[in-house]
Amino acid sequence: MPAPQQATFRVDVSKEAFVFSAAHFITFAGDICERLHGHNYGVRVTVEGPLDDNRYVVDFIALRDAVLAETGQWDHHVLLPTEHAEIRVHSDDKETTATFRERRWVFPNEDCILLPVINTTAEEMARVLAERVRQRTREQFGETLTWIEVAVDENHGQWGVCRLPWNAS
Ligand SMILES: Nc1nc2c(c(=O)[nH]1)N=C([C@H](O)[C@H](O)COP(=O)(O)OP(=O)(O)OP(=O)(O)O)CN2
Repeated sequence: MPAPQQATFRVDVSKEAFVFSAAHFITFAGDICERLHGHNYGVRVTVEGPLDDNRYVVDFIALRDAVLAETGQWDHHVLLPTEHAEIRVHSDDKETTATFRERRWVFPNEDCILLPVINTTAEEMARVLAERVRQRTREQFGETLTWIEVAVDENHGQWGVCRLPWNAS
C-alpha cells in the first residue's frame, strides 16, 4: 500500500552502546578556558527519506553499525580541536601538546583524537559525526535520503544537534 503523500519517514537510532567517554575542554565568553574534564557522551542519529522496497528508510542495523564505528573511535580519548584560534595543538612522533596562552597539556598521541572543529562543543561534535556517518553510509544508503541529523548529549539532557542535507559533500 503506498504511503499517504503527506507522510514523511525517519529512522532514529539511539543505543546505549553509542555512549562514549571522552575528555575535552572548551573556551567560552572569549577567553575563559575550561579545565580538562570528561563526559559520558550520548548520541542519537536520525535520517529522513522515502521508504524502500523493505518499507525501511534505512536498515536500523546498518545505521547502528556505522554510528558505532565512529563513536567507538572517540571512546576513552581526549578530543582536541584543530581549528581553534588560540588552542594550538601540535603532535610529534610520541606526544600531542595543546596550549592555550600560558597553559599546556601533554598527552600520548594514541590517547588523542584531533577534530576539525573550532571548539569541541556538543554541536561541533554532532557535525563531525554527521559528516562521517553520512560519508560511511552514502554508497549503501544511496541518494534518496533527504537529511541526516546527529544529536550529542553532553550531560544527561544537554544536546547539541546538527542536521546536514544528505546530498551535499
Ligand atoms: N550549547 C552548548 N553549551 C555548552 C557546551 C556545549 O557543548 N554546547 N559545553 C559546555 C561545557 O563543555 C561544560 O563543561 C558542560 O559540562 P557540564 O558538565 O554540563 O557543566 P557543569 O559545570 O554545569 O557540570 P555539572 O556536572 O552539572 O556541575 C557548557 N555549555
